[in-house]
Amino acid sequence: MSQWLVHVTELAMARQPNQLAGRFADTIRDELGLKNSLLLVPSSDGRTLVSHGEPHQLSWSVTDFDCPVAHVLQSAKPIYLGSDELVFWRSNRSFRQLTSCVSFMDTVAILPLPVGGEQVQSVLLMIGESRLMEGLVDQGEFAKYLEVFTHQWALLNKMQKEHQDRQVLSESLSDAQRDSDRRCVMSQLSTTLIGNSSAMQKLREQIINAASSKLSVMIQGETGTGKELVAQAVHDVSSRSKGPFVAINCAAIPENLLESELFGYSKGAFSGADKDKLGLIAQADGGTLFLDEIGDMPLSLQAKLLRVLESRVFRPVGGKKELTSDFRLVSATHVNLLAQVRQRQFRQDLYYRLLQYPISLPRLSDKIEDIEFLSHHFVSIFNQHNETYIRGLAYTAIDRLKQYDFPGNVRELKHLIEFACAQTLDGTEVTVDCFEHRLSPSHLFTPELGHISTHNLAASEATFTSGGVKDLKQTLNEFELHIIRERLQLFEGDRAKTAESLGIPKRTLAYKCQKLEIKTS
Ligand SMILES: Nc1ncnc2c1ncn2[C@@H]1O[C@H](COP(=O)(O)OP(=O)(O)OP(=O)(O)O)[C@@H](O)[C@H]1O
Repeated sequence: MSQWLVHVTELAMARQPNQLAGRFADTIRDELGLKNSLLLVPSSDGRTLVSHGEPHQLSWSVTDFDCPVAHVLQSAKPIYLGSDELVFWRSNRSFRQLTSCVSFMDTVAILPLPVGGEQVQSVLLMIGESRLMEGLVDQGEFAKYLEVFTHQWALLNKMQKEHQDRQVLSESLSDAQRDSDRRCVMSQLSTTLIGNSSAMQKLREQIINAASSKLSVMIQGETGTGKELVAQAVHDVSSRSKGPFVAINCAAIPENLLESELFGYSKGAFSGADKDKLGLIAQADGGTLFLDEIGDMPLSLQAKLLRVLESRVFRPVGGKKELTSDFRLVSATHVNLLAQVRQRQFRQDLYYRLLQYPISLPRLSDKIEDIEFLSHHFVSIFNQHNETYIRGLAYTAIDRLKQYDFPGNVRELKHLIEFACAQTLDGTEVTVDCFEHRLSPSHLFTPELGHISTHNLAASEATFTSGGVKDLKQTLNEFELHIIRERLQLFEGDRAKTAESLGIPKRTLAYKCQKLEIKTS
């Protein structure tokens, strides 16, 4: 009998309810020499009794009174069934199968646990020779063993429940923390990416999702829609924000220089390469590489870029050693890249590699409700930069802006507001008169004629002659800047058409845009 003491110690060592139940049922079977011993425990919803200690789990509904265990559970009284009494319990299939081993010398004992308690926690089912069952419950050591088990069972279940509660609590706390972090990033983004339209809200969500992934991000949108701003935002809200943000406009760099700009070069790689130079890919290590106007990347470089993206390994021009760089690629294009893929001007494999997380930016005319926010935002930036106090825009001015379709998108609006603020007396509001003429068609170039409209030419001449030309180079630059801006506006930012209409190669136009700091409009 001292053996029960050993078994009690074993029970005390169990740390999980399942482990405890298995050990308990096995001990009873082995110690008493029974044919079978099962512990039946109510399921978490309390609707079924489920077995422990049986290879094939059995379960009975707690209201299935075709089975004696339901009676024991309800009455909290033990039932002892001899082989002759089992014939009355044959309708329940699994109980019939479980007791099929019972011979005329055996008894099936079904005890509620705790024995003598009113609240049944579990049910013990034993099958064995009748002589082994007789008076078993009254044996002090066995009864004590059952009592210790029931206490331990209650204790471990309570501990497991508390552990689960703590886990749920900590999960909901970290969910709440995540939500609050996300709200915080959203509000941070709404101070740089202005607009409350549903398109802008969706955009901010996409930026956060893209930033928290490791995917390459492709930003598509017309000129002036904010592609560069979005690229910067993806970097700023990502875990790489402390790393570098390295940007390059592929259209603005002559084709032969782009490779060495991106990949760097080794000393002696070509004439003039008098020392090693780190390329932008290497500089972006730990941060973000932004390739603007990716559609202008030559095909030969596209293959090399794909290799870097796949393997993170690259070789500087003329270099012997391969280098590695861990960067996230964000690319942007204002052209339909898929059309370029179809025309075999852009590699399909690279296209899909870049498009892992696509973000499309809407035209300003597709989010008219943002025009007011943006206009006020640009007025306050103007005030900050110029230490003025322009008091916002008159309602009529905002209405007029909402009627215009802004081919140059947000950038055009920004320039228009800057221009209007410069026409506005400090302390007063921007009115329609300040910018109306810049919205009218006569302000634009006439494509058929290919020259500046007379109205505009007059305005330009007035500008250049009124103060007298003091610096020819600067004046010519200003004139060039004026012509390119106007032409880009006419062709709604399409650089290919603009370049063609001005009779210059697209790459020259891109170079001039870069030099004159024209972002188009
Ligand atoms: N939602 C916005 N909130 C505030 N400013 C914006 C927003 N969208 C664009 N801008 C501003 O508009 C101007 C143009 O933006 P950006 O340079 O990012 O456009 P882009 O699409 O990259 O243009 P491009 O294709 O011509 O290079 C910038 O001054 C930018 O700050």
